[in-house]
Amino acid sequence: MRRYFVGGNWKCNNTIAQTQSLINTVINKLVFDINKVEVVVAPISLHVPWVQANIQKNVQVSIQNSSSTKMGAYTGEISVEQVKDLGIPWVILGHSERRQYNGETNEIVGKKTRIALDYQLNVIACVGEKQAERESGQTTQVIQAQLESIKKELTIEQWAKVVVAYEPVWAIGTGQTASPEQAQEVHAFIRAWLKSQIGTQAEQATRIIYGGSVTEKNAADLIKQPDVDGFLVGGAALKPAFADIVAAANNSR
Ligand SMILES: O=C(CO)COP(=O)(O)O
Repeated sequence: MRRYFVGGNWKCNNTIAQTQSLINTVINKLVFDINKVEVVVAPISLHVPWVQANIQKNVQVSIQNSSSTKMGAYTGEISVEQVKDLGIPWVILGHSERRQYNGETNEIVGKKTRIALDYQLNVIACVGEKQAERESGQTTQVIQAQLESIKKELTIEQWAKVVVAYEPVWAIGTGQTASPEQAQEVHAFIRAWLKSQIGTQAEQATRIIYGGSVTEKNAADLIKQPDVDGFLVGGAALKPAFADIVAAANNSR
């Protein structure tokens, strides 16, 4: 049985005082069974050392992006050696906001994924279609191309450290959640792709999580879908609602 995965992507939100308050009032009060649910939070990089030092032991920390290069003359970047060096176990890569505002192409996301895995980090790899792509019937093609550029860079064994996050761009921050059926349809497509392109082991073990306007109200229905293995939560991860979302996963089976 796959362990559920619930990630809180805090994006570029929170002063340090707000991060401290979120940790103290919500994250450190989360109660869940670590054999059933893996919980990861992703603050801005500047806050990560404080969060690592102050977070409860059952919650892991992620950064929101890392470089496609090793350490060197790359002003403003954070390289995977530095992430590894601080003992940060996870990195989110290919988020649609990075693709949209920072020009990250499928190829760049593939390269970043490989270098992160070469340094034994765990990767939350984000894929998802835009509204217009869905409307023109291109959802699966878009996702397939995003997955293929990651596949090109990885060995079969490296997939064991990848969580795939399906985040339809039209659902992010809009309040327009994918319905459980819409989410399941794409998750099942991704799982079938894993089986045919990577192998049965990856098909069975890879967590495929959903992101896009997940709240305490829709989490329980989404998690009932057979191929929804958890969530990547944005807005609701900054609030007490995150505890209800973790509870929805924890109570689901
Ligand atoms: O982008 C997301 C998580 O990475 C989802 O954001 P929202 O939950 O705010 O829609």
